[in-house]
Amino acid sequence: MAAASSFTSLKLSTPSTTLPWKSHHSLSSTFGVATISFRRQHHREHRRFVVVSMDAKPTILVAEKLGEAGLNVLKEFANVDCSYNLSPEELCTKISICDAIIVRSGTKVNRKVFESSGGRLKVVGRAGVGIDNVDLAAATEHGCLVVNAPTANTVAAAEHGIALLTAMARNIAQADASVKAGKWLRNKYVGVSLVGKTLAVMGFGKVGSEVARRAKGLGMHVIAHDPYAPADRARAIGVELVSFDEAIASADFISLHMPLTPATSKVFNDETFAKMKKGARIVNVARGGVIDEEALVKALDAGIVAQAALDVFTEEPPPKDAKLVQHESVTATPHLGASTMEAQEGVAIEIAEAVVGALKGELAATAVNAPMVPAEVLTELKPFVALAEKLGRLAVQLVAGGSGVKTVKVTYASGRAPDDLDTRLLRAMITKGLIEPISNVFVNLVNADFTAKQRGLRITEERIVLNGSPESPLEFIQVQIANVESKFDSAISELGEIKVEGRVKDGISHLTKVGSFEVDVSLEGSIILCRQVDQPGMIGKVGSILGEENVNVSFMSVGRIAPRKHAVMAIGVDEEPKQQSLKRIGEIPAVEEFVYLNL
Ligand SMILES: NC(=O)C1=CN([C@@H]2O[C@H](COP(=O)(O)OP(=O)(O)OC[C@H]3O[C@@H](n4cnc5c(N)ncnc54)[C@H](O)[C@@H]3O)[C@@H](O)[C@H]2O)C=CC1
Ligand SMILES: O=C(O)C(=O)COP(=O)(O)O
Repeated sequence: MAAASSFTSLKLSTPSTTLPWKSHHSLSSTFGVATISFRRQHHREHRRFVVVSMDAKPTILVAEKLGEAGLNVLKEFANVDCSYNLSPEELCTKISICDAIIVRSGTKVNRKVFESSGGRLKVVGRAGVGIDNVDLAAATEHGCLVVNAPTANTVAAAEHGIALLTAMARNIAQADASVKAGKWLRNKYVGVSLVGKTLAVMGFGKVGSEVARRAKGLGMHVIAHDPYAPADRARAIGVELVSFDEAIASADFISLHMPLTPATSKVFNDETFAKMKKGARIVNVARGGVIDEEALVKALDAGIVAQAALDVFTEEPPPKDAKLVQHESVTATPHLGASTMEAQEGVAIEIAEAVVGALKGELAATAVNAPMVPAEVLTELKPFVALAEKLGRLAVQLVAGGSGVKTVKVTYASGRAPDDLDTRLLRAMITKGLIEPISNVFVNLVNADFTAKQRGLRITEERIVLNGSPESPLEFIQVQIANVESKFDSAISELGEIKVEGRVKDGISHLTKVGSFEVDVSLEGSIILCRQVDQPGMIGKVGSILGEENVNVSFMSVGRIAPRKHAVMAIGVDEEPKQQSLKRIGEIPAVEEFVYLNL
């Protein structure tokens, strides 16, 4: 008889009272949920757990000025700490007591901030579009969701772009300064006309397309460059999409509206300025970093670029004596693109709702570093999300040793068309189930793929397409771990892999297959799997050992190959049996092996 040793030595994470956000509540830790309800089969009751912190309310740090309407939304749900102008050191100190932070473009949320948070920070809200001031890789590694407010300041930024374009063309800022200095220089400030001129919009997204629309109203010929924008969207407003080189070579005015990314960093440099039409004029309301500022000064001095109107700079605020800012041909504003009353009110509400939603566990529509799953899909998948995590937990606990898991195959059986099933959530939860029991790493939807990759865990996904179009999105999920030994030999399938399969019945996760044995046990509490010689009285024997210790059996199921041959008994228990009782189960003569698995 090969009695498998109990798996409890793996220090499974049990429901914790001190770090509840890292506990066993699958959906909560996936999305950073504040509360979660679940149903127990026996009581059919809804229980709610507060899982954000021991304090009933989470704490949100607002690190830059936010509109009043947004603050009110936050205050209804959380303790709100408005601390503006924190030094990087002060921010790192404060962050350890915050569940979320809201910033604009002036705060660097870098790796140090995430490290200093000690795991408490769950959401970064960017009250605006550009997230280049947030270290997304570090956020993801720390399982921290980043959300932004991408729509409320679009028009404001576009209007500022047009304001700079027209002000630059007519030397408004320079002329204004000279009049205030007592001068009257009508010849010096002769401008250029916009009508009939070509404007190249670089980055045809939300702001870029609004700028294009407005520029057409000014009688300009508008072209655009954007490698990812659909041509028909551009055509619909009478704009032709062209290559980068064509755009800069033919434009009289160039307006920048792309994000700052490694690909766009200093994309306007000596080489590209040299390709521009002589005397081109540049507007930048995007990010300072897309321009090599030294190269722009040179291009202005050489007359390659006649004028520039800049709202954004590589370093903000730029040094007082920055040549670029001081240049006669430059009009500068202090990053005012989003700064209208209307935009700030809208942005504040948009980001406050996104952050509160994320803390409540709703999937944020504006998540930057997590897949966006529509609410209706999420509702449908919810029971399978719970099943996925449990199958992951069970599968890894069946591995002898635990940490040698490298290759996992997940099979989804569904009557739906393959592209009708979004498996990202399920994969994330299986990953969570596989990793959390054997490590102290916290896995959620944000960091699941990253964490798996970092641990050398390869998860492949496969679909079994069943006939028909059932109401349920999934029939069953199988998790198979290859190239490992098992603590429970019967969990090894014909293909030599540890295999567990589960289904959702009445909204509850069920284990329906272990190795080649069909079982049926609801996945609540914990389970004992026993392989025995199929004979009468076995259920009674095991049941009475557990009964003596007052361990409540919630479910029992026997799967056998053939009558009186081998059978696998799956026993659901509400309490963890003592080692002594497990030993006694193992000593029942007909029991060939057994394993205790914690869910
Ligand atoms: N100055 C300010 O206060 C404000 C600045 N912004 C900035 O404006 C920029 C645009 O914002 P949205 O239009 O809301 O963003 P968006 O995401 O809607 O548009 C950006 C567009 O740039 C395109 N793009 C990406 N890489 C590109 C490349 N290499 N070349 C050309 N196009 C590329 C994308 O395909 C996308 O269509 C962002 O940098 C944002 O941070 C936005 C609001 C206010
Ligand atoms: O939304 C953006 O990308 C902006 O640049 C606006 O930045 P701000 O929130 O005004 O600091």
